[in-house]
Amino acid sequence: MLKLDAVTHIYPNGTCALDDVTLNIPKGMYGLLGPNGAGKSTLMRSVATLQTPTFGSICFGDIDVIAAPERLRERLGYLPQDFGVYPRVSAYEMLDYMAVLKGVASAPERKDTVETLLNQTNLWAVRKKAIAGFSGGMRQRFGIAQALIGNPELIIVDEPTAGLDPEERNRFLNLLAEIGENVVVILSTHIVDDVADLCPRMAVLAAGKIQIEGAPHQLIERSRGSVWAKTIPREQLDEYRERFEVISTRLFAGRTIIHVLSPSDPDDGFKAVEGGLEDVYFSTLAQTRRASVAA
Ligand SMILES: Nc1ncnc2c1ncn2[C@@H]1O[C@H](COP(=O)(O)OP(=O)(O)OP(=O)(O)O)[C@@H](O)[C@H]1O
Repeated sequence: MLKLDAVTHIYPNGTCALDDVTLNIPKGMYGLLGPNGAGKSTLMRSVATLQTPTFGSICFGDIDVIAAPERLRERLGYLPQDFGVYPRVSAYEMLDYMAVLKGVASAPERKDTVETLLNQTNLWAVRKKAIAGFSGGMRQRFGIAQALIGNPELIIVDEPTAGLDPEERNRFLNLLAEIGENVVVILSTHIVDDVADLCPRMAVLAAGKIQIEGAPHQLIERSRGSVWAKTIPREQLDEYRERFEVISTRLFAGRTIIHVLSPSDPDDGFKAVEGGLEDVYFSTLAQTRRASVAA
C-alpha cells in the first residue's frame, strides 16, 4: 500500500539521513525500529509530506506523495515525535478546532467525530480539562485522537511510548493495535518491545539504511545459532568485550549476563540463546557498526 523506492535524504549540511531506502508497507501495524539518529524522523516526516526527499519516490496506493502531497494529507493522520505546545484549552475544544481545520465543516458531523474519538481514546471523562494539565499518556492518547480525525488510511506515529509508564504504554499500544486492523499504521520507535508486541512486519533502520526487514518471528528464526549467552563476574566485562562481540549486557542477581554475536559456538562456557527480537536488533546494530568501521 505504501511504497518507498530508493528514498535518499541529504540535509543542507551534508548529513545523509536516508540512504537508498526501499520499503513496501502493507495494511496493519508496521514497526520501524532504530537507534537515535538512525533517520526515523526524517523518514516519517518525508512520508507525512513535511519534507521532500532529495531523491527517490513515495507512493500510497495510486497517490504519488511527492508530486501530489495534498492528496496524501487528506488521507493522513500524523502524531509527531514532539507535539509541541500543549494549550490551555480543553481536549473537546481543541479536537473540535482541529476537526474544522481538517475540513469537517458541518457542526453535527463534527460533534459526532469529536465524541467518538474522545470515547475511543478513553478521554471522555477528561474532555473538559485543559490539555496542558494532561499526563504523558493522556497527551499521547489525545495525539492519536487528533491523528484519527477524518478517518485516515495512513497513520504515522513517531516514538509514541517514550516516557510513558507501563500501564499507559499498554493502553496506548492496545489502542494502536485496534486502529491498525484496517489501515496502514507506521510505528517508529527505539523500543524493541513496542514492535515485538504489536507489529506483524518490521524493519530496522540504522545509519540511514534499512538493515533488515520482515516478520519479527522470521527475523528471530534467521538469527538462531548466532547469539550466545554467559553469566560472568561484572569485573570481567571489559575483558570479554575485547575477546567477543558483546551485543548486550544485563545484571541479574549481582552477576552480569552477556550476549555475544558469533557464527559458531565460542566455547568458553557460552550457551546458545533461543533468541528474541532484542537479540536480532542488537546484532543488527553491532553488524552495522562493524560495517561502518570497516568502510
Ligand atoms: N535539519 C537537519 N539538518 C541537519 N541534520 C539533521 C537535521 N535533522 C536531522 N539531522 C541528522 O540526520 C540524522 C537522522 O536524524 P533523525 O532525526 O531522522 O533520526 P531519528 O532516528 O529520528 O533519531 P531521534 O530518535 O534521535 O530523533 C541524524 O544524524 C541527525 O543529526
